[in-house]
Amino acid sequence: MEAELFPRARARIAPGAVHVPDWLEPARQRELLADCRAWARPPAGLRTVRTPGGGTMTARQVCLGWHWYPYAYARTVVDGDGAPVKPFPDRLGELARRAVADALGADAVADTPYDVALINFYDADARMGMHRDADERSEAPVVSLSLGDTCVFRFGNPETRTRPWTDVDLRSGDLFVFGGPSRHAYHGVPRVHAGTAPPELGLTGRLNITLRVSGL
Ligand SMILES: O=C(O)CCC(=O)C(=O)O
Ligand SMILES: [Fe+2]
Repeated sequence: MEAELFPRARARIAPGAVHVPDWLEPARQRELLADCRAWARPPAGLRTVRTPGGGTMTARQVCLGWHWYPYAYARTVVDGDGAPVKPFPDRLGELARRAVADALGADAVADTPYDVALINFYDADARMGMHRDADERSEAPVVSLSLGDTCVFRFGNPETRTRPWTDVDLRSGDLFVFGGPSRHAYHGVPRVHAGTAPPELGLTGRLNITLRVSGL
């Protein structure tokens, strides 16, 4: 990787929302990518998500633990092949707790275990509109890990889909955690920078792994 003139510093983007650059070392990124590739295989594999209005999401998705579809959770892929959702691995729960402790402090770690992973795959043209993660019944912080191409992550406010917001570049290995007063903030991905993934990772496109506590 190119040496940075100025190393990127961790930043508090909003109250309870923290960006930690380079949180996953390259070897961990490669392991997680290999895991994502296995999880993406059918049954209950990578799918195109249809929205109630008749549209489709451009980021393709696979879920672990609970299957998310617009706008609820189920134990089977009710809007796809109908298969049971793959289990949520303990190691992802451990990773989520470590991420929250690092980003927000040990006190912010939820008592209830993390039990949902949504893995989003973005090609160069994929985007995600401004939305809130609102289908969980837990206030536990959301943990987001990025692999591959850099994206622009737009982090807004809990009240409106519009400004004020902050645009943050999320690169391969970056961690973003949002909890507390930012747990219900609007956020989205307006842009992916194609061809910016670290070459040694071997990924064309971007993967985002979001870890949540369902409270279900
Ligand atoms: O891809 C990202 O960084 C955000 C994903 C997201 O907001 C979601 O899955 O709810
Ligand atoms: Fe989200």
